[in-house]
Amino acid sequence: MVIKYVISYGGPGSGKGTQCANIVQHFGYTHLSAGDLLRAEIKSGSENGTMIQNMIKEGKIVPSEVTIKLLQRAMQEDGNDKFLIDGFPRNEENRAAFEKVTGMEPAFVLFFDCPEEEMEKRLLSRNQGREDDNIETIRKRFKVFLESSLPVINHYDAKGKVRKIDAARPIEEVFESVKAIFGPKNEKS
Ligand SMILES: Nc1ncnc2c1ncn2[C@@H]1O[C@H](COP(=O)(O)OP(=O)(O)O)[C@@H](O)[C@H]1O
Ligand SMILES: Nc1ccn([C@H]2C[C@H](O)[C@@H](COP(=O)(O)OP(=O)(O)O)O2)c(=O)n1
Ligand SMILES: [Mg+2]
Repeated sequence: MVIKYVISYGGPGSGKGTQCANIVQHFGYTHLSAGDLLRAEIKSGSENGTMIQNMIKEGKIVPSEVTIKLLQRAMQEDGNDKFLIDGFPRNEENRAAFEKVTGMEPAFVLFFDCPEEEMEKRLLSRNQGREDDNIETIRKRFKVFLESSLPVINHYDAKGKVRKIDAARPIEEVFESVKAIFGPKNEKS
């Protein structure tokens, strides 16, 4: 089976998870959120749980080997051939390690581009009880995004793989742009 993946990329609160849920409905991809997988790992009481929890609270990026194992396990268990990987890769180390381990590159990268003020507003009203949605951790996450995550987009941009979307608009309008990128031929019948 030939497996294909698309990356959902953007700053914290840009709307990655929201748009991924729509894409799943419309285009039949399996959504894999690296953040959700890491939070599930904390809850499961695994030996890495405390380390992951501390890093997330500090807005830091968990070592690649941990996140990649969770992604690979989820991909194998699911059995779909189309994956939407959300919130990963978040730094160059994530990207290079995943490509090395899987031998695969993404079909394309959706880049949800959104100003910090808007992302901050959304995160502060997200109400999912997340330990990292407080102003102190949010500021740290923005810094990590600029310093560590933006280089990833530059890498994919040089390969012509980035599809940039203005994510500051209402959810439905953003999804119209997303649909135009996936194209009618990929819609579920
Ligand atoms: N286009 C949008 N306009 C307004 N609010 C949005 C939009 N997209 C998402 N949201 C809201 O903002 C918050 C963060 O969205 P989410 O999808 O969790 O972002 P991310 O996964 O990028 O952190 C959620 O409460 C969500 O409902
Ligand atoms: N590739 C990843 C993805 C997330 N994490 C950690 C660090 C991030 O701040 C948290 C939360 O990620 P998540 O994608 O759920 O956050 P947002 O949807 O962008 O708000 O998880 C990570 O260490 N490595
Ligand atoms: Mg998210």
